[in-house]
Amino acid sequence: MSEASAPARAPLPRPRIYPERRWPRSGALERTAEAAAARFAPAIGWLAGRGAGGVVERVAAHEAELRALHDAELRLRGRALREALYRCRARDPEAIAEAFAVIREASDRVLGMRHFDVQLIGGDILLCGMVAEMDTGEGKTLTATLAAATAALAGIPTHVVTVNDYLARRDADLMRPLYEFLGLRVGVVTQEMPPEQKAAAYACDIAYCTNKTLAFDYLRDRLALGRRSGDLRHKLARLAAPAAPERDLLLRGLHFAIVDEADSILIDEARTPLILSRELPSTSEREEFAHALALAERMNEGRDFAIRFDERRVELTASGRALLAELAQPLGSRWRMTAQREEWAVQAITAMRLFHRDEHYIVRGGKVEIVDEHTGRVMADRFWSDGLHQMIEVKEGCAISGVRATIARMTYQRFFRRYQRLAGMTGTAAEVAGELWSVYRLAVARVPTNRLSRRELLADRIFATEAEKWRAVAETIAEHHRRGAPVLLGARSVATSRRASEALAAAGLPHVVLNAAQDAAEAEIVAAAGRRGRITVATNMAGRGTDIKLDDDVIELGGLHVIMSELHDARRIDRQLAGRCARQGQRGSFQAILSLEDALTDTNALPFERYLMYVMIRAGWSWPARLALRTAQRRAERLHAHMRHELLDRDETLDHALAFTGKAE
Ligand SMILES: Nc1ncnc2c1ncn2[C@@H]1O[C@H](COP(=O)(O)OP(=O)(O)OP(=O)(O)O)[C@@H](O)[C@H]1O
Repeated sequence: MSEASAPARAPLPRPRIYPERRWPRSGALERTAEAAAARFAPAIGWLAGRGAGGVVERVAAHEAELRALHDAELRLRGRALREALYRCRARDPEAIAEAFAVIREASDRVLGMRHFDVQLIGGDILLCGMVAEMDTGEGKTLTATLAAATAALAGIPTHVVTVNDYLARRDADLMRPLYEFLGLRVGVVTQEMPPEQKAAAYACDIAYCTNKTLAFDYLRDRLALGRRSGDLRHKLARLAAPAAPERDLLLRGLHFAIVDEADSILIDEARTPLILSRELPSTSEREEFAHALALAERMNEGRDFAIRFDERRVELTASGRALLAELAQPLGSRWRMTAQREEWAVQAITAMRLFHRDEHYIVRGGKVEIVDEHTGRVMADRFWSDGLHQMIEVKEGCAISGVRATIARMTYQRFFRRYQRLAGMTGTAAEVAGELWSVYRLAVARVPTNRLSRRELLADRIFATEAEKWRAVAETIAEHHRRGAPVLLGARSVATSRRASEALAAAGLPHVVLNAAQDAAEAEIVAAAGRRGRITVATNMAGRGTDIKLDDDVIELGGLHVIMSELHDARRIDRQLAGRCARQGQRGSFQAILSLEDALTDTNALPFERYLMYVMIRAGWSWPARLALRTAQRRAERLHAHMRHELLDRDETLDHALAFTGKAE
């Protein structure tokens, strides 16, 4: 091509200030179309996943040449790719393949880990803005580096989102040598950091952070940008002083996010609204709350109020209202206002009947601290809203904290779909593919495993009562323990893990219990669960993302045996627990040992179903019970999907009791 005919290079476009995606509110027609599209979401993902297969050959084409390069030359190759990637916004398959090849080669040299072919497929899926469904243990942390580094080389600020600060730091530290080799800066944002440090970390090419910190920082930025004028005020300020540093903002906009444990963050956590709040000076409601608790003691379930256990809601009946009015007569003037009186009563009944010490919260240092039921983790900065937290403080005889006032509020659903490009990875997404599509426009593509799975799935065992179940669990564990094989017992809640521990102690089995611990210790305990003869009881989400390495002789004993002691509200979570064993083609086995008295049956099976199951089991037939339990699980899944849908719809309203809260800067 002669110089005269060569097209002039277009100047590189200036990046937008604080970009994010606007998500138009859809009308009824669009919603119907969306619902139909959601049905085909798995097919869309499948097709997209097939398309991603080509990346392996394209990357392989660069392999021999890159291998022959010196480190310095390889570095230069990475830098040379920046412009091509910038121009195509990391979308051109050829440019992506070359970048992947460089990253793979660099990783081999600096980390001693060469991305497997299936990880290249996973990386490509992420870069396309989809959810890569990769089995547990397939190396999602390493897979994410392909997409993160390629996007970062293209100049796209990238957020790698994990579930807790410990994992964010660990993953960033593990992968840092690779990113630095490629000339990329990596930052870690943790909750407790001061704003300047956070902004510096977000200013890096790649920032590792948690969903919660990220979403709250975004909320703070929205406040700083001004609620009404949106981007405008900021843009004007930038026009006036383009070189001025973005002083008051933490993030640089929502460009690209790779969400680890995507189903947990995008689906499970989506049931909880995020509320940015500030504590108001302590109120003098202690006395009123104490009255409310005393009144609630005198009211009868059924006659005066009904409890919707599945929705965690209390409703007063007409007779309850009348009784309340009567009982409240001798109390102060505030008790004469019907709405106020009834709100206090409902909160008092809720505090007494629906929230239990050492299950939903613990009392530590004179404070009520919420326990995440799934992980068993104490969430010191979470508060129940609308006076419920204070009601529980009074119930427990703690000092009453100030009521919190909402400053800003949003859901994870609305937050994550504002990303210009969003991607996720998880071992379990197929069951929620429709929802991921309709809420986030995320297709799910399955990545094949690197080695064939050798997980042995043993038939469920179902018992009529909990006591029988724990006996069977202890017997099974004792058998494995005698052989020296390690066992991981998954518990659905902190309370279950306690009962499990009691059963094991009664059988004289030494074990470690993991609940309400902090992240680092949690990861350590879970990581050690593969040692010879080890018995670990853990809430199911605890230590998620932690690799369980098996002792060599343990592999010969059949690997890790995982027992599930209760069905979860979603099949996905059962699968995650099963995924704790037999990782990377190793040996391992999984079995569910259940009872009809488990929490799922309690809230999701009808009384006659429970009775029928009981009769069948006593008659020695367990398959109808198995069927009925799975039906109850489907019911729970549908209920939760409905709740998330409602929450998204009513994002602006304030009628949810449980809220994450963060302090305004
Ligand atoms: N390409 C590779 N070469 C060598 N080792 C690898 C490779 N990819 C991953 N690994 C190793 O495999 C193990 C599992 O990786 P990782 O913990 O990232 O898996 P995961 O998919 O995130 O699992 P989980 O779903 O449980 O979080 C780690 O020890 C990691 O170092």
